[in-house]
Amino acid sequence: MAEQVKLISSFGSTFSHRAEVALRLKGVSYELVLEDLRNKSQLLLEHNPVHKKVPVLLHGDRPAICESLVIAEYVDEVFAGPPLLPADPHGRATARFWANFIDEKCMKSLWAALWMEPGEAQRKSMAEAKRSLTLLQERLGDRRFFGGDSLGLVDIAASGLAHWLGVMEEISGVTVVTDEEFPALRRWAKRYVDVDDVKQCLPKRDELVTMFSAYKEMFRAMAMATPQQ
Ligand SMILES: N[C@@H](CCC(=O)N[C@@H](CS)C(=O)NCC(=O)O)C(=O)O
Repeated sequence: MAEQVKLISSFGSTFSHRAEVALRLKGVSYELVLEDLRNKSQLLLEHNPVHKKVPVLLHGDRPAICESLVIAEYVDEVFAGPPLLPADPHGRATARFWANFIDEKCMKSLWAALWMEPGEAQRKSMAEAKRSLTLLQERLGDRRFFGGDSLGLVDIAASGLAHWLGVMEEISGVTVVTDEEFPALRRWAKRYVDVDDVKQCLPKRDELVTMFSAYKEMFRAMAMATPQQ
């Protein structure tokens, strides 16, 4: 009998979406446990005592796996189904590099560009975000997905750009990614959200708008308190 797979997640979390879409792409059955992050459960605290964050993957009675991209790689290695990473070590290393680039460069500068008070620091973050997204767009080239003809680790890492970014742009009133400046990334985003496995675990846009609108001031305070690189 297959071992039980549980994903501790929270509604609207882009990191949780990464883990969930990895499970779906591999065809793994799982139980979704939704956390209220304002009132974290014992289950979450017990299984991710280091960061106390979602997503957390529980597979059978093994110790928990934490961190969205670590979960995606684990799921890829452990379960049958279409590969999320290339087979060769060079391809795997390259995919990990770009997935890390998305978190460390694209997401951090985007967040600052969206949420900092207007001014010199916000302008710098906007320029940095656009530089990073240009590199990412060049990496995509004319392929359908970062993974080639099907979704891979880098597509999963970039999922926040496909569905969440537009919501954040709407709420913050700041637009970063336009059809004119990032045509290939925008086409990729439309393809990403149109994949069946993705659609089945994508939070509804209007529900995200409602939820994140309530956090606007908190996002601004967080962005202003984060030192920019
Ligand atoms: N680097 C982590 C980030 C996870 C993360 O930030 N999760 C958020 C939800 S989107 C969370 O659990 N926040 C709770 C907290 O910060 O206390 C990953 O990739 O999984």
